[in-house]
Amino acid sequence: MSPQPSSVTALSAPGKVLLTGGYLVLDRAYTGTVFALDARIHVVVQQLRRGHRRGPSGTNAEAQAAVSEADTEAAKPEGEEQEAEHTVVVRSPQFVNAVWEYGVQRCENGGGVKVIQKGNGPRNPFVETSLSYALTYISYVADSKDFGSLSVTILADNDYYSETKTSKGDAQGRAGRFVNFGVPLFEAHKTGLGSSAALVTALVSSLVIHRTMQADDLGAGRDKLHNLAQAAHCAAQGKVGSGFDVAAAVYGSCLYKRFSPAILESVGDVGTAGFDERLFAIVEDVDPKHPWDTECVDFGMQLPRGMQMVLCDVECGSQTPSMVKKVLQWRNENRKEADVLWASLQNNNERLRQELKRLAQHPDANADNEFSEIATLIQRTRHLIRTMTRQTGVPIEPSVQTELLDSLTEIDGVIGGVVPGAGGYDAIVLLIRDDPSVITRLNERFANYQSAVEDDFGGKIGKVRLLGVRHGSEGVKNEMLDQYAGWV
Ligand SMILES: Nc1ncnc2c1ncn2[C@@H]1O[C@H](COP(=O)(O)OP(=O)(O)O)[C@@H](O)[C@H]1O
Ligand SMILES: C[C@@](O)(CCOP(=O)(O)OP(=O)(O)O)CC(=O)O
Repeated sequence: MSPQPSSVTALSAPGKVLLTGGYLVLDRAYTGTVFALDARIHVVVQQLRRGHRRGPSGTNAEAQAAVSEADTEAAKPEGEEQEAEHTVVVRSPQFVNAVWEYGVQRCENGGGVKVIQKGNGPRNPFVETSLSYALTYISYVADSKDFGSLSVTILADNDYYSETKTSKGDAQGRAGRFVNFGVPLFEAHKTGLGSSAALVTALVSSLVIHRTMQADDLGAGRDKLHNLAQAAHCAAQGKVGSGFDVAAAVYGSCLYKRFSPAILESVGDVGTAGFDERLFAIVEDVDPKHPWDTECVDFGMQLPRGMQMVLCDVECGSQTPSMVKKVLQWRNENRKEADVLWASLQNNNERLRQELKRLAQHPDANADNEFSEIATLIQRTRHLIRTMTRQTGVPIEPSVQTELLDSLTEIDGVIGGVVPGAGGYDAIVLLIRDDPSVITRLNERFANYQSAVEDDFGGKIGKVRLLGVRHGSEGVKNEMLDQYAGWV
C-alpha cells in the first residue's frame, strides 16, 4: 500500500528518553537503554511546480501560493527548467514567523549541494544541514541536479515544548493533534524530548524517500537513513554525541551501543571538494576503513504488560554540553574511581533492562502486578547516579530532583523514576502501573507540590506537571496526509 501520492511525502519520527546509561553511552564500552516516545515530529514534503520561481527571495504568502499549485512534475518545458532557480521553503506553522527559505546551490568539485538561506531571518542549523546533506546524497545517487522546488512543513506534537498561553486553546481553531504555540520557536521552552534528532531524522528521511525511494522502501532503507541522519545531526550540533537520540528516532526503543566517532570524522564540510563521495560512502557504509558499528538491540522493544511510562515537566532545563564536558573531564582525571562506578552502573542498568525484557516476554511472571524487582533496580541505579553527582560535582540528580523522585515513588502504583539522559533540571521519567488511578494520584501530588529542600547546586524546579507523552516504541514511519488538514 502506498500511503500517499508521490508528489507529497509525509513521515514522522519519535522523541526519546534515555532511561539509563547517561554519560556511559558516550563510550562504546557501555550501553544505554533508550525508549522512543509517542510524541513525534512530522515532516511533509511537497513538490512545487517545477521552475515556479526564479530570482530573489519571495514571501511566505508566495510560498503558500506555490504550495497550493503544488506538483505537476511535467509542468514546465525542460529548457525553462534549466534556468529556473530551485528553492526550498521550510515552514513550522505552529510557531510565529517560522519560515526558512533557501536557494539550492550545486558546489564544484563534488562539493555536494548546499542550501543558502535567503533574507536575514534567524537561521535553523538543524533544518539547513539536513537539507544540504539530504540533497547532496540524493543528487549523488540519482546523478541529477533536478530537484524542482520543494515546500517542507514541520509539525511537532505538543509535548516537545512547555505550554504557552496560546497553545492551551488553538487560536486559529484548527482541529487535530497539533496546536498553535503562538510564539516564535526560540521563545518556546523545550521539555527535552529530543526535538532536533526527531526533526533531522524525519526531514532527511522524507526528502530521501520523496526523491529516491518509495514509501514502502522505508524498512529496507532504514540503516542508510540512520547513517545520513547521524551525519547531519552531528554536523548541525557541532559535536559528536553518542547518537542515541537519532537511533531512537530511526529504529525506536532499543538497547543502544554507539558508533565509533571516527566514522563521521572525515566527512568534512558541505562545499569542500569530494564531499558528495565521502557522504555517499558514509550513508551506504562502503568505507572499508570505517564500517558502521552502531548496535541497536531489541529495537521496537515494549514495556511489560501492566506498566506505563510517564514524564513530568519541571519547567526548567539544563545545559547538556557543559555537563558532559565536566563529567568526562572528571572521568579522565579519576580513571580508577570512574571505572568502578561506570562498571557498577552498567551492571545494574543491564539487570534492569533484562528484567523489563523478561516481564515483557512473560506477562504471567508478574502476577501480583507489583514490579518489585524493577523498583529495587531503579533505586540502585539512582543511588549510583547520586554517587556520580557527588564525585563529579555535576547536578545529574540534584537534591531538588531527589526530593521530587522520592516523593513520587511513595505514591501507590509508582514503581520508580529517574532523571533521564544527562540528568539535571529537565523532565523526569517514571515507570508506573498502567492504571488511571495512578495518574490521578500523581496529579493530586502535583497540585500542591512545593520543593522544601535547598538544592545542592543552587537549582530550582518550577511547577511540576504530567506531560501527555507516553512510551511509543516505534521509529521513523510513513504517515497519512489527512491528519495535516488545515496546516499544510
Ligand atoms: N518544530 C520545529 N521546527 C523547526 N525547528 C525545530 C523545531 N523543533 C526543534 N527545532 C530545531 O531543533 C533545535 C532544538 O534542538 P536541541 O537544542 O538539540 O533540543 P532537543 O533537546 O529538543 O533536541 C531548535 O533550535 C530548532 O533548530
Ligand atoms: C549525557 C548523554 O549521554 C545523554 C544526554 O541525554 P539527554 O536526553 O539529556 O540529551 P539532550 O536531549 O541532548 O539534552 C550524552 C549523549 O549520549 O549524547
